[in-house]
Amino acid sequence: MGYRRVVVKLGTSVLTSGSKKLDKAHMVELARQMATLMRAGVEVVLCTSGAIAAGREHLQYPVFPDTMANKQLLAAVGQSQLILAWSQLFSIYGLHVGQLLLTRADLQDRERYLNARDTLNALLANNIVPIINENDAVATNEIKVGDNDNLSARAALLCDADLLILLTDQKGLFDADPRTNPDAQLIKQVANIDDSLRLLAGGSVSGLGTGGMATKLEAADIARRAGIEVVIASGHHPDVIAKVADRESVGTHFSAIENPLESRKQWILAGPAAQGKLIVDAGASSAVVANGRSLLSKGIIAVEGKFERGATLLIVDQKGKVLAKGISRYCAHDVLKISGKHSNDIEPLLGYDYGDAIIHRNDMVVLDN
Ligand SMILES: Nc1ncnc2c1ncn2[C@@H]1O[C@H](COP(=O)(O)OP(=O)(O)O)[C@@H](O)[C@H]1O
Ligand SMILES: N[C@@H](CCC(=O)OP(=O)(O)O)C(=O)O
Repeated sequence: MGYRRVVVKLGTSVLTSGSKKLDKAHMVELARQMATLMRAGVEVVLCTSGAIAAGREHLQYPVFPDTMANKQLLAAVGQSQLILAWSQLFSIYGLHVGQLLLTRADLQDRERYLNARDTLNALLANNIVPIINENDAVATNEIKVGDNDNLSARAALLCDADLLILLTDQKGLFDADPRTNPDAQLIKQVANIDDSLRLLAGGSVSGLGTGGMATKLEAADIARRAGIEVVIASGHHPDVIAKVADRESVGTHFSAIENPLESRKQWILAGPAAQGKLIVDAGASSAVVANGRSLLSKGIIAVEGKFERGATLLIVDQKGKVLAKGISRYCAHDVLKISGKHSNDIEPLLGYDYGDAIIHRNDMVVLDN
């Protein structure tokens, strides 16, 4: 069956073709490929990097300190150049574009998340190409998603896509970084993302991109848990977008999991940043992971971070392995107080008792590998 809605993520490495400038000749080719797909009835959302590179180019490579304010300046200048370029390139194919600049705050607040989703759907319903980037000009590290691989996965969840294409400067995921290992082999099919695969994926060393393969794997993990297939491929492979959308074997394909998470759990996984950790013992670990149970106070060994009731937390085993992500029914102070007692012995704290579960299984996403 053909794909219905596709998110295409273009890394800086693709947009600059490895140079210090936007490669407009290649960008027009990518716009042509996306327009062709749209004419075939597939809805396309573009997640574009390249604002900072475009800012540097437009200001003729200014030499100034590598501060947050200067990066934001480059992004502010570059984003307007970037969207201008995309707007002109898509207009060649008779298409309008609409810009959405997002930060993590837009994704972690459920109401803002739903608003962004409505805007995306309205653009798609009117055959306008939504173009997404992080709002780098205002986002500080604390409120950033941080890289466009993760941003594109969240965009794919937001618009209920069925395919996410991550285009980069390599043919896909290799069993070692091909820049430093000439014998590295392309991995064509991935059925499961586990720690051994994560070890193969290195960071970005070109100085152009952010995150390298490590963030692409994080993105693939989020998307496939939501039932979205993912392909990492080269943005310079001829007709790559059409080929991937036609299910030709190009790059690395990640199959979606069979029983995807329901939408609220997708949001727990992809929306809020974790504000703390609950370290749990072996009993709680197997109750949560193997039996899909709620996390009870008696299995908690330690609490990290200051958080309020409703905060998103990571459940971690004693070796530091992340087992699950979920929403706490208690603030940090109360978790500490409760977990110091036997679970049958919970007294209402601060006048409230939200039950025995610190994180209820309905508010939890188990990360099983
Ligand atoms: N196992 C791997 N397979 C392929 N590429 C890898 C791997 N590990 C690290 N990389 C690096 O990831 C880089 C691509 O990511 P990045 O530089 O962030 O580009 P983009 O701008 O497309 O996001 C490649 O240039 C490559 O050097
Ligand atoms: N938002 C930034 C890009 C961040 C990013 O993840 O870059 P890349 O790894 O090239 O996809 C920009 O527009 O410059």
